[in-house]
Amino acid sequence: MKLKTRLLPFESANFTVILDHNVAKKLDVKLGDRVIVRFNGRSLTAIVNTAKDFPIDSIGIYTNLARVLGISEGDEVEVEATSPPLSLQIIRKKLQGLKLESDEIYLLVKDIVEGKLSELELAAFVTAVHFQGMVPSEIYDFTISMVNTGQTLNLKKKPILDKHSLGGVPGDKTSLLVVPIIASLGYTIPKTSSRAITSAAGTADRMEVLAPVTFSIEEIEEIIHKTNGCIVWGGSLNLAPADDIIIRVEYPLGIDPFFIPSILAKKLAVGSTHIVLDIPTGRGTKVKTLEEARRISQSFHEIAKMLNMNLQTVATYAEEPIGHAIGPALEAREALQALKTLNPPDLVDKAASLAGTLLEMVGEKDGYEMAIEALKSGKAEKKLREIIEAQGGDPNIQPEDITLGDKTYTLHANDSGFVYYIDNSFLATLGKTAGAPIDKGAGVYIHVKLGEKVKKGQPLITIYSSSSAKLQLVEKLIEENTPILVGRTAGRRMLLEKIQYQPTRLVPLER
Ligand SMILES: O=P(O)(O)OC[C@H]1O[C@H](OP(=O)(O)O)[C@H](O)[C@@H]1O
Ligand SMILES: Nc1ccnc(=O)[nH]1
Repeated sequence: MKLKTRLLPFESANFTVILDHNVAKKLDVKLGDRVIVRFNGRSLTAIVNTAKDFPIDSIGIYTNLARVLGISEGDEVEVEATSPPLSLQIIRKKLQGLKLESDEIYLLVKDIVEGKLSELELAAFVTAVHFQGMVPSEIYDFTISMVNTGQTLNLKKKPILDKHSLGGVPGDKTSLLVVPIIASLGYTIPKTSSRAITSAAGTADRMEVLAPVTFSIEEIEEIIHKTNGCIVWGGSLNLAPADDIIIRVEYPLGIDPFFIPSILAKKLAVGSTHIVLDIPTGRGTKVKTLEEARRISQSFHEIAKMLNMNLQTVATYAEEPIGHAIGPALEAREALQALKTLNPPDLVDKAASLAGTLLEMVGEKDGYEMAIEALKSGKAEKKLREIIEAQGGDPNIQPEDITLGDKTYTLHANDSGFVYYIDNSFLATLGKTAGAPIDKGAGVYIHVKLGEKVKKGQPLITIYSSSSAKLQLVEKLIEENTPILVGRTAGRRMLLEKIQYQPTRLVPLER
């Protein structure tokens, strides 16, 4: 059937079209079925949404579909019903707890990249993997398939250093320091990051406060040629493009069962030769204990060995947020301050430890001291400014130029004493409820760290948002729950809380 296109200003993870009820009936498709859309010798499978009283000579086209097929308003397209993709059967197989074969995984990843699966179907798959897990061969096949369904970066200058975190600890802006430290010492570091998965900001969200993060492969090569490094969004690059589509489904669910393929595929796609992999370990994060961190490290190594990758995993302290700032703008500001002042100390120590580990992997001695020297001398700050400029941002940006949410709420200490508990996961929830990471200025500033002495009435945390309604939701959450506990004595406090039974209360998702 031939239909005229109406461009609709919406994006979706898959390709979506809108048809009038009667047109859908004529095509013999229902809500959620698939159609093939053909235009100018190219075609795509799209998922049908139906509407009442939509013009019967037209088809509503979402922006991402229009972009890929090069469709403009009023173009004529050919539309025809098609059957569900084979990969749906593969999802069913995983739901039954069965192991997937290489060719099945490739087909599934290809269908994900080609937008053939709806978010609902993808969510079922992500949830199945969350509960069923994957065996090493599946993780390996997933990683390879994610790379082979995208483009790759072929940098000539070796070695290629890289750093990646499993994520999960709030406020982890470490990459914004590690990349310039390494690049300032003459090494190549093509850092691609994802956006937030479980937290209030991912590195791509943080960097976007300072400069654009969306580039083509050719543009990335140019940025790296100029500066030795980059900090860009993996999802924009068509490097392992399945990754970002999966992350969009994982984000609202607050789960991350694909972390190994997600991370290793990105590293493989840029040709990294030496990788330091950070496993933040602590309460309220993805990895709660050192034992768990060691187990995850084993799995990473098993896959890295199959891929011939040189990997060093490190477990890092994550019992509380890194630094004080949580949320894209607050974190970008804190990273700039840290490059200038070497404060806060935990952030600087973490960045120097990771950069130092990488430097020693390529044969340098005293990597930690080298990294600290790159910070002290101002070389690392200068390098970040070069990278910001090469990515199209303002190289002279100062911490105080960064705009934060104009609505704030501060929680004060009810009592004097010592901070003995900080709830990582609840702080991430507060940041997200305030609007982060989409609202770049939204987030949480924690005024105190574990073990610090506080006086009654002293501010504990300040929440930023650009929305009063969101801030009210935050206040409500804080009425029901405490993100920071203060006790009268220094050191150990055994009683954390007398927990009230609340029959109607929903238990937050385990992350
Ligand atoms: O905390 P959540 O949102 O789960 O994890 C996602 C974050 O972890 C990784 O950090 P990096 O790129 O090594 O800095 C990802 O790229 C992303 O920025
Ligand atoms: N699943 C992931 C966790 C952390 N970083 C990523 O890029 N992906």
